[in-house]
Amino acid sequence: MPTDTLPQPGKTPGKPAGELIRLERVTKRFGTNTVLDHLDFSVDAGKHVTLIGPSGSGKTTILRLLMTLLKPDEGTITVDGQQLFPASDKQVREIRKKIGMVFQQFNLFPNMTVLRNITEAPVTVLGMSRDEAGERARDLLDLVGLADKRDARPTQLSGGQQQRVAIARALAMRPQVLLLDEVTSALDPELVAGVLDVLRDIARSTDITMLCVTHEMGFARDISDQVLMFDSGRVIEAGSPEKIFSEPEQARTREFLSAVL
Ligand SMILES: Nc1ncnc2c1ncn2[C@@H]1O[C@H](COP(=O)(O)OP(=O)(O)OP(=O)(O)O)[C@@H](O)[C@H]1O
Repeated sequence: MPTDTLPQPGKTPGKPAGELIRLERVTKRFGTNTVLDHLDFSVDAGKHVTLIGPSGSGKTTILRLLMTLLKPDEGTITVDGQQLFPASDKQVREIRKKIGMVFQQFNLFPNMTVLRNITEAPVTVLGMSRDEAGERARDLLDLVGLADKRDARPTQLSGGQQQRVAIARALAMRPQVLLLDEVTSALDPELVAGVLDVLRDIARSTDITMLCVTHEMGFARDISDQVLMFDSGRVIEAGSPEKIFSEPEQARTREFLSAVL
């Protein structure tokens, strides 16, 4: 497979890891509900960071802020050195090109083939030629194990296959960061492993930065450089997966893990 059409070059030993995402004192309220409370954290380029924590603790809200689907009430968010709020529409469009997101629901275009689902945004948003976008899409379909499905329609695929197409579609834009929001939560249990294997492979074989919300603790342990434990809108504990899963310091983290592991 020609490496220049892959989403990111293979791991580059010694590549400097600058900061890609920074949240400073970010507060988000919905009415009287303070969901994020002066939240600080950062993600370095090329790192895989996983957010864990109880339901309703604000994990998805962080991803939606980064996608500019929501605005913070206070604080600053920067992506690759550019502030997200305030930013002009043009700046927001530029920042959003750097971010790929995969949601719980696959949201594929039902009337397009798998290949077209993947090539559409590179052609219409990045202005790439159909040939180049098609070549890249075929490489990505190889990567997610669906080379034989390129002419299928989404409805002919299982949920797990549709989610793998959604992952390929996000990577087709060559984002610097991939946001993953509970991407296996809507899948039948027997389809979860295939999707997680694809993501493990992407984490291992590319330089892409990942910020991941998941309830799959085994997966979090496998791919993460850092795990952030959230509670009530704050990071209450952060560390390597070994530390968080084996020697958590906070009683709240221990309580959460004993409920989910
Ligand atoms: N658009 C919205 N309007 C009002 N409240 C919202 C909105 N979006 C989220 N919330 C509330 O914000 C809180 C945090 O939600 P969020 O989805 O970020 O949590 P989470 O940690 O991702 O939870 P889960 O693990 O269940 O997905 C919840 O109390 C939720 O009800």
